[in-house]
Amino acid sequence: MNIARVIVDVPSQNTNRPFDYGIPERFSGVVQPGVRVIIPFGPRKIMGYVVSLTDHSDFDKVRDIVDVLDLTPILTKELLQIGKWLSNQTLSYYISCLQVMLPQVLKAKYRKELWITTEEELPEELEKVFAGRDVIDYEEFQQSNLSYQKLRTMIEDGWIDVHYEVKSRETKRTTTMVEPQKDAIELEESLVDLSKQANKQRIVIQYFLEHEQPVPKKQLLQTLHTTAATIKPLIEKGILREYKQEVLRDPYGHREFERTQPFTLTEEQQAAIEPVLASIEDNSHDVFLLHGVTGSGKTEVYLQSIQQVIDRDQEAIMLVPEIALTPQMVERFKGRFGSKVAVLHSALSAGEKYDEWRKIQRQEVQVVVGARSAIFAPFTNIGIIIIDEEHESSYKQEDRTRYHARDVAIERGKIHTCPVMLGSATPALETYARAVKGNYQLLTLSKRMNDAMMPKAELVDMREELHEGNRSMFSRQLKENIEDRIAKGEQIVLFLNRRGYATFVMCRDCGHVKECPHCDIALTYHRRQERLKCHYCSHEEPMPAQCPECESKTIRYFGTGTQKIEEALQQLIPEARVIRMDVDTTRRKGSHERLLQQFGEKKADILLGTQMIAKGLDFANVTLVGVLAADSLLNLPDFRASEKTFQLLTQVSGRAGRHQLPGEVIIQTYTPEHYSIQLSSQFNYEAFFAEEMKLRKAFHYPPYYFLTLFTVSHPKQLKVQEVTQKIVQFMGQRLTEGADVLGPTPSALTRINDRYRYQCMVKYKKEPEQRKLVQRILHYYEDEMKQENGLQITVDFQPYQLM
Ligand SMILES: Nc1ncnc2c1ncn2[C@@H]1O[C@H](COP(=O)(O)OP(=O)(O)OP(=O)(O)O)[C@@H](O)[C@H]1O
Ligand SMILES: [Zn+2]
Ligand SMILES: [Zn+2]
Repeated sequence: MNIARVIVDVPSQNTNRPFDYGIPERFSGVVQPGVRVIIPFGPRKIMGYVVSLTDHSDFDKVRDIVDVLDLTPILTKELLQIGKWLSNQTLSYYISCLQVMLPQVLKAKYRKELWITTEEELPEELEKVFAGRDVIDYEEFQQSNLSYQKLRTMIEDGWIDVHYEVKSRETKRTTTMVEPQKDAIELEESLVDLSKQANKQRIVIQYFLEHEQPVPKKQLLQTLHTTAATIKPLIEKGILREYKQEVLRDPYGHREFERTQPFTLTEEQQAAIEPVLASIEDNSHDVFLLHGVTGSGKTEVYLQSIQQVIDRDQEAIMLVPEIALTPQMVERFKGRFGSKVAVLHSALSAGEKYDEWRKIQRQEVQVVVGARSAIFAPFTNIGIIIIDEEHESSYKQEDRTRYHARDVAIERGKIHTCPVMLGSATPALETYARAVKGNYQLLTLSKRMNDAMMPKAELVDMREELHEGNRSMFSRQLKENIEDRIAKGEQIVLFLNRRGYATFVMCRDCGHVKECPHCDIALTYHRRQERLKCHYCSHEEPMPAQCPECESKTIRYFGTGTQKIEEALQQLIPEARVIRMDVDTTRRKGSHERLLQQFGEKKADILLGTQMIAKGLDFANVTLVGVLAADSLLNLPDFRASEKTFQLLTQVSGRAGRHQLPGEVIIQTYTPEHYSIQLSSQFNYEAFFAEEMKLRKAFHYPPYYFLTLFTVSHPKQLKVQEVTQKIVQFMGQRLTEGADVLGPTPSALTRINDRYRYQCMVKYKKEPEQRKLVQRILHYYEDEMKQENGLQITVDFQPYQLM
């Protein structure tokens, strides 16, 4: 095995395969699959990932590896395999797929250090390099002639540790530990030797007679009510010793989590969890869909499934949407599993993320709770993968490697032969369709916990409000109800859907929204040209001066924000104490947490917010949920608009009346007759599913059809049009008759950063040749795509962002 096959850090079509490199004697044993190496590539030296070893190369001349960056693999064999699979799935470069699985710190050029973590004497040659220091730069080691093999053994034996210098040295926290240097008998002896005055020292030694484990110095001093001066002579006499230990940055370290005990499951929960537990026991790969109404106790089913996995000494990945990764959520997992849990989400600093990742890699934890990228947690013995709120589109990565975490979960589940559980009150249509077909096993929780009823939901027709002379954002009914709850000391969640504003056109009188005649999708308003356009086909029309339905002149595009609403609210109900939660008020670290805590402590009557407050919140005192404009999402230029609206309304409504107090929901809308609004107010997922499936079938959308979205961009509009046109032609001529190839169409965001964007959408059922065709297109334009600020073609085989 003297040849390493290396994926080089040059993202391009020509380099998208392993290259062979010789392994110099010095690195043998250290170079293994999953480590990064420095290799010569053309005239340069670059980084690469070793993916396999072999003892034979087809090339006569093979250059040698210059250096090794990792002494232990940072990617497991399984993740290397996943990277390969991902690259095939998404047609991204293999190198990008490997990079996407790693924390930022390992991708950028951070300085690396070697830390001595032992008090033992180092072997002579190593001692020479360290020369009495505890920490050296990795470079110093590289420049020495020491064997990598030796260093690796030292690392594996826990004598030396590799650290990434993330920022300044101060970011790394160390703590001084104290432990006895002698066994119990010797400690007893030293007690006798102590002078009579040394009372304090006596207490310290007695302490260690009872506790032989190392203890943080600070804690020791506090416990014994003494000072460092007491300890010092004991160290000098060689009775105790102290040493520094790095404390991994623990973002939740300052918090105490109250330990929770498992609940006795309800009958429904029991029935749902049984097949999952069986699958864990049998080590079999099944995909479950846990469809449970809001407040039905899905989380408890997750927790107890994970417990089973922990008891079997296996590991669990728990994905939650970024936005739902609230302190409340973290608390539930930390509360049950304590320090066995690592948490990964985007609010952590690069260093914190790396530390959490390292806990996983070193197998110091058995559970990871995290957002999308936690699906790549480097566990080696996974017993279950759970995705909560599986319908969330944030599970889909939208740049570079366009993967969906759900697909990765299922692929890893296959490899580890373990169950995957998808959970939601409102599963994605694709997922539910698979469950109905029997591809996934459907588990249902139809009832709320503690016999709590689903809240009573009412629709308020805002057109009528307008006709009755109420021009404010709040219907009279909502206002009365808010006042009523405040009087009773109960709490209110007010939800404003901010996404989707200012793009669609609606009549304030009759609620009519201009839609594309060919696509059943709202037209997008283009302000400069005063025109309405469809982003799927090429249809466009002028902005109407009056409503085509009722001839009212109040037809216009929509726009508002949380701040405006807060002001309006203060005028309307001056006594209301409001907490506003949106991007602006939660920008500072920890503010999200703080605001929710304040609300939980009843320091406000109303929590007003955007998407951020729709999910996962479980406050017993919330009895009223108000949705300010239910329609805003409905009119996005997206075939999933109805589905998203249904999901969001269901989620938000689900925040009310989750415990003893009954809940009520008021949904303000301009289109109360829309099936998605009607059915969400009835909490009827099945009926919504049936209705929406009919439309998807009629208009050739998923899950009946697959989509491929090409997005082409370039500074020159003509160029973009021309290339997109060519793609449309190329695909149209080669795909089967069953495929619809649509375009070229300007993207909803037609110009970003002075680049024009056009798209081509393919709808198809089965096109085995498609990937090859796409590869040919990408290959054909490769040179043009390499140029700076040149042509860009992205292909998404599972598009969620259609703009
Ligand atoms: N078996 C049980 N016995 C008693 N209480 C339970 C049980 N299971 C869950 N609960 C409690 O019921 C409440 C609702 O459960 P949970 O928040 O898990 O619901 P959910 O289905 O995840 O809801 P959502 O989808 O709205 O987030 C929680 O406060 C939870 O602690
Ligand atoms: Zn009208
Ligand atoms: Zn159209």
